[in-house]
Amino acid sequence: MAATSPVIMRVMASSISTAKRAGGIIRDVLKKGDLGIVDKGKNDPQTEADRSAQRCIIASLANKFPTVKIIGEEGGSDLNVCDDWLVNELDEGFLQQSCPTEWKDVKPEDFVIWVDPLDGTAEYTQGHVEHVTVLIGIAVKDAAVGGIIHQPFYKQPDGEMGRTIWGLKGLGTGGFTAVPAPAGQFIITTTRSHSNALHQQALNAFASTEVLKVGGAGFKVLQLLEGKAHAYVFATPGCKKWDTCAPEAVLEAQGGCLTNINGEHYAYNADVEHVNRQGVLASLGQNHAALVEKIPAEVRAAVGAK
Ligand SMILES: Nc1ncnc2c1ncn2[C@@H]1O[C@H](COP(=O)(O)O)[C@@H](OP(=O)(O)O)[C@H]1O
Ligand SMILES: [Mg+2]
Ligand SMILES: [Mg+2]
Ligand SMILES: [Mg+2]
Repeated sequence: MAATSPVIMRVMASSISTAKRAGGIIRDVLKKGDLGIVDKGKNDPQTEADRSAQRCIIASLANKFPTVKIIGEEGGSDLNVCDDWLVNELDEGFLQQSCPTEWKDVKPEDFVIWVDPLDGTAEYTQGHVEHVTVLIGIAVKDAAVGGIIHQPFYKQPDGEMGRTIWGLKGLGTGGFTAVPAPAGQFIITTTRSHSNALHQQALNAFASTEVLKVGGAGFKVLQLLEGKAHAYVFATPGCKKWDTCAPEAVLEAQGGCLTNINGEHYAYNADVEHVNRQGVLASLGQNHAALVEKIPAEVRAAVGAK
């Protein structure tokens, strides 16, 4: 089965297994207690968990798919990893499903895999571990098509740690139960560590009943998927293609929408600028275009400026 499955199905199945292994590494680093924090910039920490999880993910995927372009948040990594970090398994449950016709013949050179080995690093260092996710996004040419969002610190009912959510456009989603957000309210989920005056002005333009401030693009999109919030608003540059590729694919495979604050999709080919200059607006079960209209033109002009 595995050897004959289309490349996209094998990339997804391998990414599911690899994200779980990376989640284990992230838990282990925290357990050992020495986070090895390095500041990459203002409010932009990197830890030993980010570095090690990225090495595990990129080494494993590059070993299995040597001709696929892989871009990771933490830059060029040493891919000479121990066998324990080299994941060979493909998630069998995922491979049982049939590949959507539109992706059957995609060639390895048409893919870009965007890796955020640890999304929500600031929150990880501050003990808000439930906000942490591992993100592996699969783009075909410009479009975010497939995604894995793994939560290393999610406690399953049987006590097992971690859960893995996936989405593939044309196939659907798995690993969670979709819940509609409550009617009669408008709950926004947004950053807790990268706000500024312009972003606040955009938030104020929505008649929200509640604003949830949480870490990570992955966790905020999970809040949309599980009905905890109606919209994810981030009206400032700062997050990058590896933050949004997987969340966009999963959200849109569920019928939602993730765009910049002008309502346009980002492109995810290998040559794009990494920063999402025009912010992020994501929603599920809403009139997305109407949400775009709510953001003041002044904010849109400022955020759109190069
Ligand atoms: N001003 C900024 N500078 C650096 N990174 C930023 C940023 N704004 C957002 N990000 C990145 O976007 C992701 C989501 O941010 P937030 O939690 O604030 O919504 C985080 O990813 P990482 O934790 O993977 O670095 C965060 O670092
Ligand atoms: Mg980071
Ligand atoms: Mg991130
Ligand atoms: Mg990260």
